[in-house]
Amino acid sequence: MPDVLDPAPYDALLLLSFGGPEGPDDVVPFLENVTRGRGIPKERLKEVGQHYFLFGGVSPINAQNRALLDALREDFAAHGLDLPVYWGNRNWAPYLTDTLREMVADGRRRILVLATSAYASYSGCRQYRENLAEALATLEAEGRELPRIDKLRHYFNHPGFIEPMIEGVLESLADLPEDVREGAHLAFSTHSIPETAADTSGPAGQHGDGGAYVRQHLDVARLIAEAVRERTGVDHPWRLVYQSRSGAPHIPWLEPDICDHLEELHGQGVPAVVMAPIGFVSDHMEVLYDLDTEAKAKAEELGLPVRRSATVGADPRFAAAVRDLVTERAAAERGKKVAPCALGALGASHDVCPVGCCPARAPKPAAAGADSPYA
Ligand SMILES: CC1=C(CCC(=O)O)c2cc3nc(cc4[nH]c(cc5[nH]c(cc1n2)c(C)c5CCC(=O)O)c(CCC(=O)O)c4C)C(CCC(=O)O)=C3C
Ligand SMILES: [Fe+2]
Repeated sequence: MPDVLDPAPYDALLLLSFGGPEGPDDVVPFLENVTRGRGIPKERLKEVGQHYFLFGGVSPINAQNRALLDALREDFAAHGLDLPVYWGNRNWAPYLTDTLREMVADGRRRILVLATSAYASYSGCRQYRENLAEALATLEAEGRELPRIDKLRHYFNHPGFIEPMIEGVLESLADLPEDVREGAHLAFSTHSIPETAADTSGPAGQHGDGGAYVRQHLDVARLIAEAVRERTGVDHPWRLVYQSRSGAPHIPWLEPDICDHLEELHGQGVPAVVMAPIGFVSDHMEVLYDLDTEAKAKAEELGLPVRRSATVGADPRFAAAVRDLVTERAAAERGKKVAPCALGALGASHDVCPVGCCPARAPKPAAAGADSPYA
């Protein structure tokens, strides 16, 4: 008999994700949803559309989320955690508002949210909270009773998120030709964001110098690099680099770009590189296009052997980590003392985003935080 885990006061988990097109006809409307009011140049949109068309207009993200849903339900059932799991997206079906309406119709009153972004930032946290507030406003206008919504803390430093990535890097190193393996560099890659967005990421006390966004990624990179050194006996040099820049060229975004970094390493005589996409929870289009297509083409042109390590995806250790995060938060809500599980130098992230966390350029209401206009 598995131990029975107590999800109370929560009565449902909502997997909240980005969403992506499922065929060629979806690509343009999807991009319109993503970029509404974001001021992204037309040229960039055309270019990103081509990335999707190259893959038949299908983003990998929905299949990844379906696999994660299965993994979560399987893990919860195997461990006696009786908590239904729902799925809603910001930019494509199943849309968040529709899922939330369904949850309310099913009688769910206390909802816990798992966002498919592990780190603090406007794009990875607050924007999802704004989407939750918009969905609640819609349900309110429809005269429905509103559920209370909380969001799980950032899980970038949870061992169930880190360990599969360590294993992925070890596998990529092992896959490199033996004569270049020992000298290989590790390039930990994440989504570039505007420097101002990075500097204001996380709670106000963490602003400046790249903010919580850069600090959290550096901690993950260091944790993985140290584990790789312990397990291989080789100290592979590493750096945090960026990819998938958009927006106007005169606005500074986090650098260096992965392709420039590969060029620089090649110029220094580095014999091989493992690209580790630590900023992405699963194989998003940014991983399949910006790394597996574009960066690999650059490496090929340079004659530089590269490998791209696995993302966490639906790894059972990640599903177990989510179970741990849910029961930890539920216990805390019940007023129990809990020791949150986290690796690295930063400690466990806050449960509730404080006022001033990851501010938007144009302030909008955001749910599931200290400044939420909802209960
Ligand atoms: C930090 C971050 C994450 C990680 C956190 C998280 O996972 O949420 C993320 C995820 C994702 N971003 C995605 C797609 C896009 N992001 C765009 C635009 C932007 N992203 C930004 C940041 C991030 N984005 C930013 C600062 C912009 C500029 C415009 C703005 O300020 O809003 C655009 C517009 C075109 C372009 O400019 O590239 C697209 C199509 C997909 C789906 C991929 C798939 O289909 O597999 C996913 C998971
Ligand atoms: Fe994005």
